[in-house]
Amino acid sequence: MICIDKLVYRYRSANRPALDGVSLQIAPGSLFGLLGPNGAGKTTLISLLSGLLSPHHGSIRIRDTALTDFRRTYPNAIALVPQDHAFYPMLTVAENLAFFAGVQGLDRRTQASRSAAAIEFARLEGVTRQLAGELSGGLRRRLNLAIGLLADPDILLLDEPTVGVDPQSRHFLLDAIRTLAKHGKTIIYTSHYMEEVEALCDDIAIIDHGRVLTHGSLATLLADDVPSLHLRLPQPLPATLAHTWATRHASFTTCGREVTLAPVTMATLPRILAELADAGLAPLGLSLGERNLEQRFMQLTQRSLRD
Ligand SMILES: Nc1ncnc2c1ncn2[C@@H]1O[C@H](COP(=O)(O)OP(=O)(O)OP(=O)(O)O)[C@@H](O)[C@H]1O
Repeated sequence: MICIDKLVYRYRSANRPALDGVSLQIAPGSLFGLLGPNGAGKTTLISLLSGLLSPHHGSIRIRDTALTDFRRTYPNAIALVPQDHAFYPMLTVAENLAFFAGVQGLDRRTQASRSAAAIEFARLEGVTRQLAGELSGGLRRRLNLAIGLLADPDILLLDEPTVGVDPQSRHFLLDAIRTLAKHGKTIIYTSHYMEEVEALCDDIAIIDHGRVLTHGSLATLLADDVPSLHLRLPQPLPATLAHTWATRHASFTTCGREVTLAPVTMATLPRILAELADAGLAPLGLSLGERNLEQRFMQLTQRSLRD
């Protein structure tokens, strides 16, 4: 178990903490999604978990051992695949892997077998002699992941691993991450793409402004306690209708062309649709009693993840 307790971190030049009392428990072998908009604190939390930064308050314990002691005892147990490309662009793919395998302190035979396994896992066979700096965005991400796997870590920290990749590479990376989780690795996956987190992760924390807004299984986060209606409109809701709905419904949020209203039932839906029609609006999309992570985020923050 990874136990994160009341973690606080403030960058020297910042006027507010990047993390402000974050507590989380991450079960071994889970595919844990850390979802939040830009600046929420995801990279800071990942950096603290990898030991790159040290908390100002609070603690991280892994298997009931303080993080610093855990890392000293098992130096290769945690690997970070950072958001930035962490390789030498002027070296080939094979040279990068050989170099990073070399700095793990492994014997030569293990270095060679780990490099070969990482190449095979990330499907880099066809580009081993290519300069890393000349790879496409998707292949660079795959090389980043391959380097992270060289130490055969138990815990893999993936910081926005699909940013800037084509859909095919994204698909490949998501499948590869699922495979790693099936093999028992604990994966902490940060993203601001709620579709990815929803498709991949079985345990999710939503963070914003350095705080955990909610944490639970995907099913728990998506369960609607009160039946709500989600509308996607061709244009923002007129102010008069927004006022009517805000007054009449216990919960009303609007963000751009998306509107969430609760409670709404099959019995009260026709009235709402009639009011929209009177305002000259026909919804482009509508769902009743079902929500996604974006809507959950909107409900918690009154903002869109994409803002
Ligand atoms: N080196 C730094 N110095 C000062 N402030 C920083 C530094 N790095 C990050 N911050 C600030 O800390 C907060 C959290 O940043 P962090 O990078 O952890 O967020 P994030 O959720 O990973 O965002 P993104 O998705 O954009 O990477 C932000 O307000 C950011 O501006």
